[in-house]
Amino acid sequence: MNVGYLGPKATFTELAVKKVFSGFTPFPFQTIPECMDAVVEGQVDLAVVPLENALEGSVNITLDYLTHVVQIPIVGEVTLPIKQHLMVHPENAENWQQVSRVYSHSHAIAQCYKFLHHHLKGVPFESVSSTAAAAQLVKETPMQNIAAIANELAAEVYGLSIVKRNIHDFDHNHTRFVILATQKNFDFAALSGSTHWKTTLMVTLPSNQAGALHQVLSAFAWRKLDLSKIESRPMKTGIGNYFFIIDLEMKLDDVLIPGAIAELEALGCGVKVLGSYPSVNIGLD
Ligand SMILES: O=C(O)C(=O)Cc1ccccc1
Repeated sequence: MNVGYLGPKATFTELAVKKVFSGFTPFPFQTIPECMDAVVEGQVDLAVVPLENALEGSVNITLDYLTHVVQIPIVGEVTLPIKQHLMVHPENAENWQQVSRVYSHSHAIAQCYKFLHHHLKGVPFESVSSTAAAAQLVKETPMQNIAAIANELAAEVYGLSIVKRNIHDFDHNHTRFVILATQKNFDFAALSGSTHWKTTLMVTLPSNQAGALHQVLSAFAWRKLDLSKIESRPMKTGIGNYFFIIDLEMKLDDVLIPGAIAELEALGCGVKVLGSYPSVNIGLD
């Protein structure tokens, strides 16, 4: 089986792929939408993309592409600890404090904001498509004293020197990656051995109805359905128009979740199940 992921080699997404898909063929893509398109077009069997970071929140491009553009179910989830390191070309290792620019994925830059502010004050940072793309850029540009924020594997793969380790601002830095597949026979529970399931819903509210969100929440509350996330995202149809992404801490059953969905629909809400999937935590500290 082929697994598409946000590349190039040695991204955090590739680390997630390696943890759960040994024996599969990894297939890097430069952007998250390209990964998802590849599943739709059948170029890969699965895609793994980042969805949410504990420090920085949702990866909006993933959420928006999943909700507005492609119709691919979430079939699994992997959560991984994230350790960010500052790295430069070995030729510039002595002078890293004089770097002229720092490159990384926008989420990685945000996760290290305090470090950048205190240790590289005034140095501009620039976001690129992934942390590994930043490491690759630094490798290919030895004549410029520039740095990347990326993981240990990226330093190894691109031959860079780590000059500061663990520069993420908070210890409990984790990212949720989702697995997307159109194939019905893919069984992540069997592959991962996970018994912990989640269900993700997309809910649109009826327009201009006072108390609608309260009613939505009460449909889950009186059934004692445990919500681990609720987030609003713009509908992209005008200011003030939002939909909600809701994560439930259980597998889609025959009674409780369908009952809640029927109640929401009776209130005039639109509800779409984005997936009901096993969830795996790798090496959480
Ligand atoms: O850029 C990467 O390496 C990714 O896989 C995306 C990402 C960026 C920052 C934290 C976690 C995942």
